[in-house]
Amino acid sequence: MTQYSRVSGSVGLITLKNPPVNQLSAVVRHGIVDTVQKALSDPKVKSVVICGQNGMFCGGADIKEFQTLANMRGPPLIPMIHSIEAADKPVVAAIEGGAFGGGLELALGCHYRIAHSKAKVGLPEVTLGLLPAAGGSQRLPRLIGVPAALSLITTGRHITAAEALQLGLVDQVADHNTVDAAVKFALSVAGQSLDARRISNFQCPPVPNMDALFEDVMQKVRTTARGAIAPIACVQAVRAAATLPYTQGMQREKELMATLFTSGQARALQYCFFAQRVVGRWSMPSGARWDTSKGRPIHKAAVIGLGTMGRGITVALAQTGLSVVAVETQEKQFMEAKKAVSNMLERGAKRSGKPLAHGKITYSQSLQAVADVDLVIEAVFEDMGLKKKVFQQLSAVCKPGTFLCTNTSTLDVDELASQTHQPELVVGMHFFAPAHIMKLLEVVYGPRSSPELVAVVMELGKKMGKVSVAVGNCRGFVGNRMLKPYRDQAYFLLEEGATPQLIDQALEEFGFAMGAFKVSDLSGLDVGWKVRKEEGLVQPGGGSGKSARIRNGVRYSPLGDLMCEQGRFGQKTGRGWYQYDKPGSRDARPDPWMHSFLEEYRARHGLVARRISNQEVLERCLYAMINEGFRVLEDGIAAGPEDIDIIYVFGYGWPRHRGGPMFYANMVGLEIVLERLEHYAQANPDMPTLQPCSLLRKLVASGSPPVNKWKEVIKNVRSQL
Ligand SMILES: CCCCCCC/C=C/C(=O)SCCNC(=O)CCNC(=O)[C@H](O)C(C)(C)COP(=O)(O)OP(=O)(O)OC[C@H]1O[C@@H](n2cnc3c(N)ncnc32)[C@H](O)[C@@H]1OP(=O)(O)O
Repeated sequence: MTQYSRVSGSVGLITLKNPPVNQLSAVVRHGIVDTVQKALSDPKVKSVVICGQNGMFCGGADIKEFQTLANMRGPPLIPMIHSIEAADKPVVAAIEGGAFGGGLELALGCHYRIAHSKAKVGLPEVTLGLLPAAGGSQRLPRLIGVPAALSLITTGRHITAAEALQLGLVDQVADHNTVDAAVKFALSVAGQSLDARRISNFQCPPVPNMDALFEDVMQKVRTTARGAIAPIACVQAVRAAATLPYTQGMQREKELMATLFTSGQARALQYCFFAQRVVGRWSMPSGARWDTSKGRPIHKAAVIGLGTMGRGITVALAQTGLSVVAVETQEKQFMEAKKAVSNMLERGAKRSGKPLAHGKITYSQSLQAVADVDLVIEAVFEDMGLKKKVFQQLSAVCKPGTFLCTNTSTLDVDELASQTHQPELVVGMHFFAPAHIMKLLEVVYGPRSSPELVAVVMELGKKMGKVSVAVGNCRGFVGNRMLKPYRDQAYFLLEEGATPQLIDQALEEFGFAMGAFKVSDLSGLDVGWKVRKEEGLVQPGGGSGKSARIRNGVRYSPLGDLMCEQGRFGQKTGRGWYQYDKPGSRDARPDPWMHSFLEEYRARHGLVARRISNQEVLERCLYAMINEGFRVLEDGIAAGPEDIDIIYVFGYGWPRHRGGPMFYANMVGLEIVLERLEHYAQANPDMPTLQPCSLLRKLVASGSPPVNKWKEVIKNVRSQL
């Protein structure tokens, strides 16, 4: 786990060996303590280099050890790092690949740091609900100053070696063999005084108006944290570094970490870390899997339809370095799209510092231009008739073997596949707007989709920087299917006495980026209205009598339809569930009109408004969504709860520190979720989405196992279907 050798005559070389990322598991910590001791007591050794095997310095503490305190045996990190810093021989960290979390804290305990030019460093503990509690919160501000340390520690972002050099975080950047460079460096500094190299002896560089700086940062962090506690603790820890002597600062770091370490938020965030990796190991009901299905390379792709989604997809593809054919048949949209894509690419290049990808895109107004591409993504208007026609044309125009993908958000992927000569080469690629920014990609396979194609698309998603989740085909797939009962409950609560702001506030306090009604205003009320009209659900004027609030035997709220009849489509019209200064503006303000609109509506339907509590808003909206999540699992549409949770965290603004809806249900207690659903279902017999799903009952009957054990129960339920 830790290898020791003497190199170049007088340098003790310690190599961390713990695949996959040389994480600091107990045996590694043991190894470090032993080998450092060995090097320091060997008179032939004049200096020491610490490196990691396989081109990776260290990915930090072993996160798996955090799951149970019982795993936290072995030498603790803090004294281990202190003994390195206190050593009387220079210790140099040779950073290849990356130094993250405890890995960087180990490097900060060394007297010198040399990084490879492609290496990255960071303190991402905050993303795991923690803080850099192996001295990182105290050493980093002393080394690089309070403002830069605050930025790194509160965001957890990884920085390049070049940025680290500029900040003074590393002493040298090597272009070639970093270990060789570190050994050479170690030889050159042997015997030199280390007094000025021990960071814990440093004072933080002074900051003018320090109180104002911390107040300002704390304010910003509170706003962006949306209820997460770790970023706030990170600010408090850095403040301790700036105001207290090192030992007292370390004590403060320890106290703050003690609160975070056992918190539900840390559990949720660490669950998300592993869940994100679980979903990469996809499987299909046929048994096809990520490790047995091989894709083939895509060199040239096409996008059909250059509306908002098509433009974003074009940019996302071009930014991966692919050649892209962008097709739009309507002249006006074609001209606008070319300009918009070009602007988006320029902004992206500026943001990332990478070269412009313009040259990779060719534009065409004819579908014939896609004849030689390897993969097509259709992004035309959400209309089954239109999409079917496009797929028929694509099947005729494209070379055999071309993968055909649709960016539909709800429509039946299998029905589209059946329009083509090779239905096995069709899948859904459900992007989220804006497609070049949003991280989530739902990859929707049908019963005939080939595993090769799923492998290709999952890989392509990864290249585009997306978190791709493979899901089965059903209306709305996973994300939008679960969103429907959530939204429905929000509408029903309006009818029963709530206001849009009351509901949104409850959801935002829970941690959602935006409440249901603000989201509806942003995406446009007319989108759903069009779909409902096509489905024959809309009765002009909202209908009257009992039928007005019932469709196909289940409760229906015509509120959204009535809003649309008044031209209130949301932000785009300057009026929706909220009012806006002007069309397109984003600053939502409560609209007094809504009060009389709802009063008149309730009077017309004989509804008496009652007081709705935040708790009821959360229980009805979230438990209805979670209940649908259990149905999704029961139907085999998602492979496991991790898939659902990652979809919600990355695509729907679900607060990451609550771990996703299914993890949240587990945290609340499945028996409580079941009891509340039973309660609400009894009170609302015309809302079948509140009827507890049988999988939920089964899980409760099985003793409410933790989320990572659900798959066993799900397997049994599915085999009985
Ligand atoms: C009271 C106690 C006091 C203790 C004080 C402790 C203070 C220190 C805390 C920490 O250090 S917390 C950990 C901080 N480090 C991180 O957050 C880094 C996490 N890892 C990553 O960001 C990435 O893995 C990477 C290092 C950038 C590499 O990315 P890459 O894309 O190359 O690989 P992945 O697929 O992400 O990971 C491969 C494999 O490795 C597992 N893994 C990664 N990091 C860790 C880790 N720190 N601990 C345990 N396991 C780790 C990851 O889960 C993957 O495994 P599989 O899931 O595929 O089996």
